[in-house]
Amino acid sequence: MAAETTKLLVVEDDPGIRNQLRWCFERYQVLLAGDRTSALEQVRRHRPPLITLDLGLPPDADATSEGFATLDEILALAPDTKVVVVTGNNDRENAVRAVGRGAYDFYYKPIDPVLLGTIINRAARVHELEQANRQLMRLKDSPLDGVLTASPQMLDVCRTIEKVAPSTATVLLKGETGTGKELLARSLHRQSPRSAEPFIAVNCAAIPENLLESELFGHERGAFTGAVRQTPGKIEYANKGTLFLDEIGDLPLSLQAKLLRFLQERTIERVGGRREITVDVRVICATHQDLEAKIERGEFRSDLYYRISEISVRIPPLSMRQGDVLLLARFFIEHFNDEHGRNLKGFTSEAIAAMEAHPWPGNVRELRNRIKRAVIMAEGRQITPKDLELSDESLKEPNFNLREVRDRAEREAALRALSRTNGNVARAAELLGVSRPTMYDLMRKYNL
Ligand SMILES: Nc1ncnc2c1ncn2[C@@H]1O[C@H](COP(=O)(O)OP(=O)(O)OP(=O)(O)O)[C@@H](O)[C@H]1O
Repeated sequence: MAAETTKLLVVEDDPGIRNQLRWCFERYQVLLAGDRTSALEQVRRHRPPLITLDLGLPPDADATSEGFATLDEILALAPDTKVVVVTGNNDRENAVRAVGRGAYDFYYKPIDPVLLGTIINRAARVHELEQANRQLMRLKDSPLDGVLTASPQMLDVCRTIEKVAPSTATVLLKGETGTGKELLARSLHRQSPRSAEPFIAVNCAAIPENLLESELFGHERGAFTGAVRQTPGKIEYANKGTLFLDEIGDLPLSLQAKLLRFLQERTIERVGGRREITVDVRVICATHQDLEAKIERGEFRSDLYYRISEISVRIPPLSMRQGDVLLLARFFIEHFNDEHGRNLKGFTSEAIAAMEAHPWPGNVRELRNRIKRAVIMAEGRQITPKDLELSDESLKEPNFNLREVRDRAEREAALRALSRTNGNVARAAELLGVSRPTMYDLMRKYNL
């Protein structure tokens, strides 16, 4: 059902009726307007999904032309809005005309708050369902199963993954933590001709250096103290399938040479072994680090970099994916409702504003975790900013500090330029009209 804070705009020139209506819709956040100009201003500013519109508006309060003009302009501006027109006693002709022009429903004066309330509640429900449906339709465009997105940049990423899946090319997925690199690697594997074979993931940052070699390449019996049995490594386990090397930037230099040899020759030697073992493995790597900067610092081999990045895909951060925060948030609510036997009905509008304002440094993983917590902890029917442990934006004073406002705008523009140019610093600098060193300064300043 509709939220306590769903916005309802009442367009009515009679102050008495306006006040009466304000108090009968307690469950909505009621906005008021007395004429066409102020009504359109409210629509532009607040995008209310629900509107009651008196057709008799000034300067033509006894006729309906101003009311109809207002209806037309509202629907041109926000076609999804559910407008309930309020007409004079039994003015059936104008009521039908209004519905014909796109109003959701009509209601005759004098006003009965219970009856009008029922119509508004029904309109709210229809609006909510239409929104959900629209999102589902957009989701159908996502070419990869399990990857939810409606943002054009991410849909591009999905299409690239889909295109490279049938080949044997080594793919490097670049993106901040929690952006879905492993999820995409698994989808790539599922779409590839190797889908019936194993997908083996190794996190190069999570395994101590001295164990990583034997983890990847395996070892012979007696190769080192404690090597009581011959043990194949993860590369051998991935034979005929896909090996996913997460956090490849953390691979120690000594192992980089050995991995390069494997990628060039497609053979491995176990630790302590002499025999060359041929393996047929498709490799996908992922990193959140700037490997080119690591190469410059001598921490990553450039020859290995070129080997692993036959195809390089940059995954945009969540904050740059238009519309995805709410889309994923709604999906996670349903998911965790099922998992925890709860029945939360969406978010309050404050929660939506808070999610939209949050920068999501932990990307989709952070969003998922916050919603999981909220679903478990929420006491009301809807999730609030407090449940998400986010600050309530509506309580905040608007930020007038010019430096902060400028910084935020600068960060957003730089991010957008990088995302638009797929991470190409020179082209991003060109787009922004700054030099390359300035672009690097910006990236350092905002940790991009
Ligand atoms: N587009 C998406 N749709 C649905 N779930 C997603 C999406 N992207 C990420 N997730 C979920 O978010 C979580 C984090 O994703 P994943 O582990 O793939 O990120 P990652 O980039 O590999 O992170 P890290 O760099 O920290 O290893 C997972 O639970 C994953 O299922």
